[in-house]
Amino acid sequence: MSRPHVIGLTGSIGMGKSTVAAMFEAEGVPVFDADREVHAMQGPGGLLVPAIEAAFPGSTGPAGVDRAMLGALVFGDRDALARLETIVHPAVARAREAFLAAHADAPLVVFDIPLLFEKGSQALVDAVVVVSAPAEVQRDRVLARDGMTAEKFARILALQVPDAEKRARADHVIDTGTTLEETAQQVAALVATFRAGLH
Ligand SMILES: CC(C)(COP(=O)(O)OP(=O)(O)OC[C@H]1O[C@@H](n2cnc3c(N)ncnc32)[C@H](O)[C@@H]1O)[C@@H](O)C(=O)NCCC(=O)NCCS
Ligand SMILES: Nc1ncnc2c1ncn2[C@@H]1O[C@H](COP(=O)(O)OP(=O)(O)OP(=O)(O)O)[C@@H](O)[C@H]1O
Repeated sequence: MSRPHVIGLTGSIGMGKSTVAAMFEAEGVPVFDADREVHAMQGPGGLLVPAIEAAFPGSTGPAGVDRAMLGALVFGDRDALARLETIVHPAVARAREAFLAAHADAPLVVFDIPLLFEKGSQALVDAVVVVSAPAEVQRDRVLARDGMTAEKFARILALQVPDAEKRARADHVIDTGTTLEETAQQVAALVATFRAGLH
């Protein structure tokens, strides 16, 4: 039985993963978005809300998980983050399996996995694409977000494999430090390469 060629898309905070994932989708490539799954499972009535409430009392309400509150609890505390990951990651893995089964006939799919290198998930994919931009661009983007502070940014960066290492370990790097049009052209060229089987 054939199975799709799986591209793993990853990159550090604010490097443009979601934006580039949307560009793959615009090229007609189905994308599994791990973050979107987590949002849905943590949202109102979400599958993971009871387990998260049990582990982190007071962190959920009628709107599901209060992500700002939970982030404040876990981003500075590795043990707490590990407890949260134990709840979240198996559910994400099941959703990813279901996605793959639903797209078994597609020639090419993308797994958007923010923590691909951090969690050693390379074996899930056939090729790794890293989105990357200069550190100042990354910082400016992240600090412009609502609710973000320099301290929170520093804590999250400390939890992630450095960008230079991600670039070195990538099969392909997409530069997002340039215009959206140029990045979209890079994505289109890469998709053409994968479709031609030249990767
Ligand atoms: C703690 C939560 C609720 C905070 O949500 P919030 O909306 O404030 O932040 P967001 O999810 O946008 O993450 C901000 C940045 O932190 C990174 N990040 C998130 N979780 C982790 C983690 N476990 N380890 C390292 N970096 C992480 C993200 O990739 C992103 O770059 C949320 O990040 C979460 O549930 N994380 C645990 C699940 C997880 O590992 N998700 C990421 C991969 S699917
Ligand atoms: N050339 C480019 N490529 C990608 N994003 C760009 C580019 N130029 C500007 N941006 C902007 O940078 C931001 C990147 O944010 P995005 O949510 O895609 O990052 P992310 O890597 O998914 O973040 P996180 O890991 O924090 O979830 C967006 O606001 C996007 O419009």
